[in-house]
Amino acid sequence: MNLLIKGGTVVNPAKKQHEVADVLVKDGKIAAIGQNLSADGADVYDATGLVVAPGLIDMHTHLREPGQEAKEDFYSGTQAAAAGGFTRVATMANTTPVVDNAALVRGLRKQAELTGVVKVEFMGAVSKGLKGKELAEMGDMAEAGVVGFSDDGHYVESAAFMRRALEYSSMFNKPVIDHAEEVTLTCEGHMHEGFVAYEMGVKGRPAVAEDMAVARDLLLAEMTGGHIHIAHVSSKDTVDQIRRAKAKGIKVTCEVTAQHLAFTDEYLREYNPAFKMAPPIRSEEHRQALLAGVKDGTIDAIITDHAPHAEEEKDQEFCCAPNGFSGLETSLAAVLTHTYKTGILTLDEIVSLMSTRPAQLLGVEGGVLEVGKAADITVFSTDEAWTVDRNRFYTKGKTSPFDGMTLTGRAKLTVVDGDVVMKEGVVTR
Ligand SMILES: NC(=O)N[C@@H](CC(=O)O)C(=O)O
Repeated sequence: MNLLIKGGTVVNPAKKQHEVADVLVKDGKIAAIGQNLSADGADVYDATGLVVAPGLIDMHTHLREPGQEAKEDFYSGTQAAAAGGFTRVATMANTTPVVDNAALVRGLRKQAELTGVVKVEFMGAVSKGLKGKELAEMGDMAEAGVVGFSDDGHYVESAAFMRRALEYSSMFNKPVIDHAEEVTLTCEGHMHEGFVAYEMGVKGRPAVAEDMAVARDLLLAEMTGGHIHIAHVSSKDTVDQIRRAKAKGIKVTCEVTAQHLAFTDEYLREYNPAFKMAPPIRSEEHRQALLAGVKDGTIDAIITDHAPHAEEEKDQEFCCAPNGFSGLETSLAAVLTHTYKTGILTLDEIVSLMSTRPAQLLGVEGGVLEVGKAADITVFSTDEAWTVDRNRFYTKGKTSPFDGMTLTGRAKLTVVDGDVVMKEGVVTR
């Protein structure tokens, strides 16, 4: 079925294009982008007043398959992705078993192709079992198609081990995605260490735990020439360090979550476990530094860190609840609400941070609307106000700090290889 997306504002930063135009999709590919296009028999989607962008790409998500399907599986997780406007997601290796060998990568890729609603990429673990002792099958996994290596959820504690990981990964031209939290400083904490945590009587995780971990790994990246990608940056000093490291020519990139751009630790005062995550939401000073980092290009990508948990796990007393929540269905809206509506980021910057740069960092197709390329497209509104209702989520993990909040902006149409997989909030697969 061919598709004509008519009258939307095409925001296509990779081509420096920002104009009202039609997009014609034929046989799964983009056939034309231009004025007054028509096509006999094509389905027509009226995108007047909406943004037409290259499909959003989330480079940091947890689909929980294999082994934790009570939290999420490829089907439910990619339905959530489609609902949120994502056409491709990269899923992390902290599953059961851990994705640390090529046989598993090959099997999971097949499974995700069968049951996934959007495209799925895989991160391979850095260490076997995420234990930080023996290198995982990095070379074999690279051959099997992983897009990067990460022990996400765990900091690689041994500097010597991280050195080796950076050396090996550079042989395959893939980044090491670094969950940078020095564990001896974070292991007993449940939120950002600061004034709010003191008042609440909750043990904190200081920002310096991240800063220290990042400092070590920037030095190792410089020494080895490997590509370090700092996951979910949350602290001011980390942003400053990465800015300086980039200026120095160190091969470093980084990402921030939508929730770290939206919230501060003031939101935790009611001990709501929905706001509990790793790294923690920090104070306004840190949030402002993150916003400055996305604005000046220090931060390369905005991610969801979609980390679904079963209801009975998350719905516990604050200090017992696990870290993380489901972000795929709210991230675009949160970013539009807290950066576009507030005049901080332009639409071109947002599309670049949520599509173009992630495609480049993962080394995958996408991030651009171009004739002849796969028709992965996201159409979204920048001004539709809606109230988040967790009961309407496609993800199995219903916990969200955005639940009940009114956000402005929303994905309206998600197209993968020319197929409409979500229309007006309804996933069609
Ligand atoms: N980001 C989170 O808060 N949670 C992640 C793991 C992690 O990165 O700690 C998860 O897998 O649940």
